[in-house]
Amino acid sequence: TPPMIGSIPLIGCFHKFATDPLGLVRKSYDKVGDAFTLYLMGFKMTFLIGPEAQSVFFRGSDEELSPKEAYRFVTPVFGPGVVYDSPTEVMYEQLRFVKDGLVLSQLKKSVGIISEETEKFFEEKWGDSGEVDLLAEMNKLTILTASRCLMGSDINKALGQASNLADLYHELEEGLNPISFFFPNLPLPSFAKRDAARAKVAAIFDSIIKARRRSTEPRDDVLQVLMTSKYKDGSVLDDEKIVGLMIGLLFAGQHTSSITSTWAGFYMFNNPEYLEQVLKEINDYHVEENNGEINFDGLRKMTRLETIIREVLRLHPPLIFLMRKVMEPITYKDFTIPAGHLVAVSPAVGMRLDSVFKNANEFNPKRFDPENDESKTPFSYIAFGGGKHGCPGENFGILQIKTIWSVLLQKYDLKLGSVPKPDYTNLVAGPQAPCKITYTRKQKYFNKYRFNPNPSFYTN
Ligand code: HEM
Repeated sequence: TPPMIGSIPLIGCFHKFATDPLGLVRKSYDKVGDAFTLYLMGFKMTFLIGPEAQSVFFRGSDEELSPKEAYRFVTPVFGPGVVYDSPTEVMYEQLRFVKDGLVLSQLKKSVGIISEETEKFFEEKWGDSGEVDLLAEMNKLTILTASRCLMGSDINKALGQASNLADLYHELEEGLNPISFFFPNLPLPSFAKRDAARAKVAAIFDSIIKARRRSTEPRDDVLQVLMTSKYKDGSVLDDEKIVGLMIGLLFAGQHTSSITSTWAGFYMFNNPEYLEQVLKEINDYHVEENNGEINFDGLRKMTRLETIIREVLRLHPPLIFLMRKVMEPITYKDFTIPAGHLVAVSPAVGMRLDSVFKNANEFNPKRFDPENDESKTPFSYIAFGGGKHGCPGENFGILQIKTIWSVLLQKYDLKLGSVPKPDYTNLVAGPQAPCKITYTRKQKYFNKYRFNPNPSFYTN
């Protein structure tokens, strides 16, 4: 078996893991190599770090390495019988429905919706100038854009009478923390809030589905794909499962995207040479070619913004640990990892190895330029996971972040402070709050590419 870290009886290294999980994983890697086991309050969690070890994780079959068994703790949020809480074949089929809903044709339609919602958001909430917490704003905005892409305008009508979806999602998220991974049903206030928030969100989504079943209006969004998808035996998803999948999809996509948007802003504004390139892309592909209108082809051409997003995700992947439960013993090098262990990869540690990415702690979007792409080694770039459970929302997430920044940079001059420190207390890791920024509406709606060579113009 791989070397074991944590010698205190019963507790192992749980206390270190709870306070500085990434520090512990990185130190263990430096000390004992690319495979090791952390002993955590009775759980044995074997980490595989670096592309070669990570490939074992991503290439393993679900029968050997089960995501279902590792991710059961999300069931209080997603609901019973949804994805990881369903039999394997059913899980595959549900994931297929999700992938069908996120195909390219669906994405193309999303761009108009996202830019419209984004414009409206800033118009209504920001005004001419002010100070805001960028992360909080990105959270509110992404839940609007993502929920509209998934459920069409029905969500706006339903939210007219309901409480704030972003707040409810925040309570759901607070109920998914490192403790919930080990003990998801302890009688904690955060878990009670999580359950109450889930019931409210489910009621909103359920009312949308019921109203849609009564209506004859043609629909064309992810919800419609789920409502009309059929299992191989010809049966359809019941409303409870559709609600669960919608909650799960929004959950998977919302915080990951809003956190990444926030990091992208801080890195761009602290590295003005990259900001300049993005402003030029906005000018060339949206302003000059399309009169300011943001469309799918223009976004696709924004390769510098894309490499910035990928680099930000390399430095700060929102999912810092991906896990499976070992069902049948697997081998790696001279080690056997026995059934019963949890096995994990850490995008946050694995993508910061100098042996994989040159000067791995440096922000350098150029490392993804085609001529010197450092992410070619299989399973080296794992911000979106990989293999059969790789993220089906990758393109959607990137498109959403690109659209938001294309609108924001056209409309406002911003000032951001230095890059915040990461906060690893939640399962989805983001920048430490608050992420204050100031903004002033541009005099003219970005009618000409403009860059100020003085770096202090962009930072507080
Ligand atoms: C920046 C944005 C995003 C990041 C960094 C991200 C990251 C990830 C990662 C690392 C995984 C793999 C988990 C594992 O192997 O255990 C994953 C899976 C998944 N993601 Fe994303 N994601 C993002 C956006 C989205 C969006 C927008 C959606 C949907 C609208 C989405 C839906 C999913 C789903 C359904 C899975 C499970 C796939 C499976 O188990 O087969 N994600 N994501």
